[in-house]
Amino acid sequence: MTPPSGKRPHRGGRPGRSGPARPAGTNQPDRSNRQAKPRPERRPDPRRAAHQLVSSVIDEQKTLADLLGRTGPLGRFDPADRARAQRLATETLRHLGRLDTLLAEHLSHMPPLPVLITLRIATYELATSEAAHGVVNSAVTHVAAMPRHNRLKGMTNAVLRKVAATAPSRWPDLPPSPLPDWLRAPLVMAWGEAGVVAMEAAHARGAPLDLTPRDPSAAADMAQRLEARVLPTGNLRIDRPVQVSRLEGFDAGEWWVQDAAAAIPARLLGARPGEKVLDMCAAPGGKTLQLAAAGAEVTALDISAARTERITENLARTGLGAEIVVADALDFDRTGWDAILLDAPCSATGTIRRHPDLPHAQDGSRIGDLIALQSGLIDHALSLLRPGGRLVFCTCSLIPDEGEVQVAEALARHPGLSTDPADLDLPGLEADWITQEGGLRLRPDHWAGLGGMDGFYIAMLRKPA
Ligand SMILES: C[S@@+](CC[C@H](N)C(=O)[O-])C[C@H]1O[C@@H](n2cnc3c(N)ncnc32)[C@H](O)[C@@H]1O
Repeated sequence: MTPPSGKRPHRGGRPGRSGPARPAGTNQPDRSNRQAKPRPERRPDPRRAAHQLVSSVIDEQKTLADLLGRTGPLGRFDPADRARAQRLATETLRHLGRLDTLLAEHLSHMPPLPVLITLRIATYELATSEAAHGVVNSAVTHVAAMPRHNRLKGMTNAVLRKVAATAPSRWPDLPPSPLPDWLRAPLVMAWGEAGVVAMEAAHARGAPLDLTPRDPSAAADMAQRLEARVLPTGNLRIDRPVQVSRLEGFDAGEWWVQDAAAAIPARLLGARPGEKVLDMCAAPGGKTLQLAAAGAEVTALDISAARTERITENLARTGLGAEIVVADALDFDRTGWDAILLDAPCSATGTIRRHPDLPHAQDGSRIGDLIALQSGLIDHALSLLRPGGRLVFCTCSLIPDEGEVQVAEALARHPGLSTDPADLDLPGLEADWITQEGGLRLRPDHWAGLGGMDGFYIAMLRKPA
């Protein structure tokens, strides 16, 4: 059988809300402890929390970022359990296809989604060498506590014992999980089957930690202190797991976390000291920090008040300055900017290495609206630029309609608007990343030997003087 990747094959029983265990086979409320003393609160269980997270992504199309706030299911967890639950959910979603391959060999029927998710999480743990006994027992106990599905606890036990015997040896050779069809089909059209397979392999490998130094000339010294590598673009890369806030230089604001690809748009813009620069969709502010560090007079604008708080925090930590405006960019009417950076809202499909939940929390239905918003933002940004000004448009998307096509159409709509290949002659940028209309296509499978990069599309547009 082919297990679902899978939307709502089950009936009833909200995933992850199985509640306290009742004796199997009864729907009567348990009145036996009516007079009993209040039970001590049970320690939150990271596996149950991971189940709740995965269910909410697959079944309710919520992103892990939405779910990981203080009021989310990990709110009561200590940092270690929180990290474990988050890792289990993230890695289960990253490897869904591989896990389903292992499970399919032992399942004759499609289990209901809550049980399938328990099986997937346990299979991930078994495949990556957790103690089999504890994993299987915990999964069986979890299924036994699902009022509608507890009859499947025997099946859960049998399947996972078989999985435990083979999964660790098979795991390294299983092909990467395929992207869901809604995304895979357009990407195969754009980049070919081999290109998409290479991207899927990059998604399976995950992402290292990249930092942007506040002072680019200090990169080599900082790399030595942080045991990091300096990348061809000047970012630092750390391959081991670390706690970011404990790294040297965090409190002093010597650097900020930013994928190497995400750091390229502000470099391309090349803000000069004293220039008036608008960062048009700015939060949480990685690019605002780069522009401010270059000495520009920066206005950071974003529609989200909550997200702009992150810009304020980041500016305070790094000791950099920018004006912050909370507004819809389409209503913002201050003109005369020397340069504008437009990091437009998009499908974020270039960041799947870091956010493997994204393809499962979407179905592509919002992309049409995003494309319309992006082209409206490009036109509005051009109307705010001074004659001769520069606009960098970028999206962290792998879909050409959110990148190459946007810029080709903007060039057609605005006579005199141009791209210049000389603008792309920067350290670390490779000639075959340059696109026909004069932008840059970055993909997760680029720099494969260095640990990859996020997918991005970036173009610098010059307004006629
Ligand atoms: C890709 S994120 C920006 C990331 C940011 N540039 C950085 O480097 O940290 C896109 C941002 O656009 C904002 N946004 C969406 N629609 C907007 C609009 N109409 N006007 C202004 N900001 C908008 C979102 O709140 C989100 O913070």
